[in-house]
Order: sequence, then structure tokens, then C-alpha cells
Amino acid sequence: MIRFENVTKNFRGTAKPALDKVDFEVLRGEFVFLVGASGSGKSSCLRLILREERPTDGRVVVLGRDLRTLSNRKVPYFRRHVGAVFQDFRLLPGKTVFQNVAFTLQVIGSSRAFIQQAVPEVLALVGLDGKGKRFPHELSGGEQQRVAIARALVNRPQVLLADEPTGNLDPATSVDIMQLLARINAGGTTVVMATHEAGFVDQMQRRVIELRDGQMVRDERHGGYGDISAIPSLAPEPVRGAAAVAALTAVLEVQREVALADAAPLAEAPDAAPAAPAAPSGPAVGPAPAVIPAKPDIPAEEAAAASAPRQTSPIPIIDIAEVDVDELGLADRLGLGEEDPDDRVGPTS
Ligand SMILES: Nc1ncnc2c1ncn2[C@@H]1O[C@H](COP(=O)(O)OP(=O)(O)OP(=O)(O)O)[C@@H](O)[C@H]1O
Repeated sequence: MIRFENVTKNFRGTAKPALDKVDFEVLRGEFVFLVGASGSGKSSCLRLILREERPTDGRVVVLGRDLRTLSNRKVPYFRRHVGAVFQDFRLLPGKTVFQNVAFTLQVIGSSRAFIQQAVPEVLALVGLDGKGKRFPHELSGGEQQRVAIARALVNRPQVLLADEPTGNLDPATSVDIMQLLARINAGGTTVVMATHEAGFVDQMQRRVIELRDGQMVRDERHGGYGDISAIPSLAPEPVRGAAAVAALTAVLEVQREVALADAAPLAEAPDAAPAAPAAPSGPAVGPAPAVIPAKPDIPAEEAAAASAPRQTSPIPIIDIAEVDVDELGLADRLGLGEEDPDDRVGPTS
């Protein structure tokens, strides 16, 4: 799903590479922590995945697309499949919560009717029901990050990138956001998260990729944060510990809910890939919380490969219909309207 092949990134005017021959593969459905000291290259990795930067050397392949050869014209299509959230939320201050999320859909030419349906659904999903008319400054930090997550999810991306999403939040709010990310992952969305939060990483025991001075020094299937001496200490250790315990509880709760959903006879679909198609709109199945399922248009070979690490079943809640980019003609005006077969993500050749 995401492959770094000996990737080196040299930024102009810098002697040392930000990334030095980094090589890893993330499979569909994984939750991966990117860890390392400040300046070790975590954000650079995420920016390469988003195609905000290109490698100096090596190859980055995301959803079957070699990003070296992806033309600028096709980048907006590509990014529909890759949502991103950041430490500083990056909301538009003059727009309401609804408008912030809707903007993503307007840019790709979604119909007004679709936007009116999809935005409230995704806001409910992230726990922001009824807050659509607020402006960002009228929200707490945690709520602002939820808006950012809603915006990242409204296109039902297959991958969610999170660059220190809890970096500006207090420990309790951070736990809420971690829980939300775990639920999103439980719905089949691959999550790659750069973080300094050693407590969360230690307790959640997910895959950990560690960078040091641009080099990958660790890739552990169920790892902890490792050496914490170089990370900024923003909260007293006991608080971090409490947050970590709460995070673990939250994540275990999500895992238990997923296991329950797996066990339910009606939820069984033996032939389905982990990110199965969404069910029609309706209430949550069983006790599970709202989880947005990733779009199911994933190459079959990747679906097979995804069985390796960890299988999660989708907990379908809503069905966000395919976006009709032609409907408003806006896509054409933005230069996004010339979709051709190459615009689709597909298997790596
Ligand atoms: N646009 C840029 N131009 C020049 N150098 C850059 C640029 N972006 C990043 N770097 C350098 O690349 C290296 C890796 O930076 P990066 O932001 O990826 O690290 P990081 O691990 O995400 O750090 P932090 O935890 O502080 O966010 C650093 O030395 C940084 O100064």
C-alpha cells in the first residue's frame, strides 16, 4: 500500500539528507507509528507519501502509483485517497466547521446535495454532531483536531497520515484523538502516525518505524517508542503515564468491539477483504462506535498481502457515494476534470 524503496531526500541547501536510503512497506489496514527525535525525518516521510515532496533518489509507491512519475495534474486525484492531519489542525479560520469540511468536497466538484449529506455524517462520526455552525476559534483544541480528521476522512481515503496529531493537545484530549484514530483504523483505513508520544506508542504496541538522522534504525511489528531521551518533554511523566494507560484502555476497547463485530454471525463475510464495501446508511452495527470504512477499490493483490499483519473487520456506518466530479463543473475549472484511466490508483507494475 505504501512502499519506500531506498528513498533518499536531500533538501536544497542542506548538507545532510533528511532521509537516507529508507526502505519499508506498509500494508493495508496497518497502524504504523513513525518515531524518532526532532529532525529525524518523520514529517519528510509523510510529505513524500502525500507527494508534497519527491525523493532525490529511490522510489515512493503509494496505492500502486509510483509518485515519481505522477504528474502534478494528477496529484489532486491521488490525494483523495490519502487524508492527512497535522499538529496545528490547519483549519480555515473564517469558515465554519461545516464549511471547512465541505471545502474539500467543493474543490473536487461534489454536488451540493452530496455535500449536505456527507458533511453532517462525517461530523457525527468524529463526535461533532451539532457543531457545524461553529467557527474554529469557538472550539477546543481537541474539537479542532476532530474537524481536521473529519475533513481528512470525508473522501473516505484508504490511507490517513497523521503528523503529531496530539502535539497541541492535553493528555486527556490526546487520548480521545488516539481512540478516534484507532477506530478509523479498525474500519480498514491504514494509519501512519508520526509522534513523540512515547506513552501511546509503548502502550498500543503497534508497528513502529524509528528514524534517526534520516536513517531507518528500527522496524518492529509490535514495538514501543524506544529511546525517549531525545523527545521533548511537554508533560510531567506521571501525566504521560496516565494518558498512556487511558490510551491503552481506549484501544483495547476498540479492539474488543472489533472482535465482537467479527464474532457476530451477520457481520461475517469470509471472502471480503478487510476494508469491505460500506453498508447503506444506517445506525451502527452492534455496540461498535462509528467507524468510517475506507473506499474498497483496492487492488486484489494488495488485499491478499494485507492478510499478513492484522485483520480488522469494517464496522460500516455510512455510505458516502462516489463523488461526481463533473456535477458542478468545478473540477474542470480547477483543472481536475480530465480523469483518465491513469488517475485511478491501481496495482504496482
Ligand atoms: N523544506 C525543507 N528544507 C530544508 N530542510 C528541510 C526541509 N524540511 C525538512 N528539512 C530538514 O530535514 C530534516 C528532517 O526534518 P523533518 O521535519 O522530516 O523531521 P521530523 O522528524 O519530522 O522532526 P519533528 O519531530 O521536529 O517534526 C531536518 O534536518 C530538517 O531541518
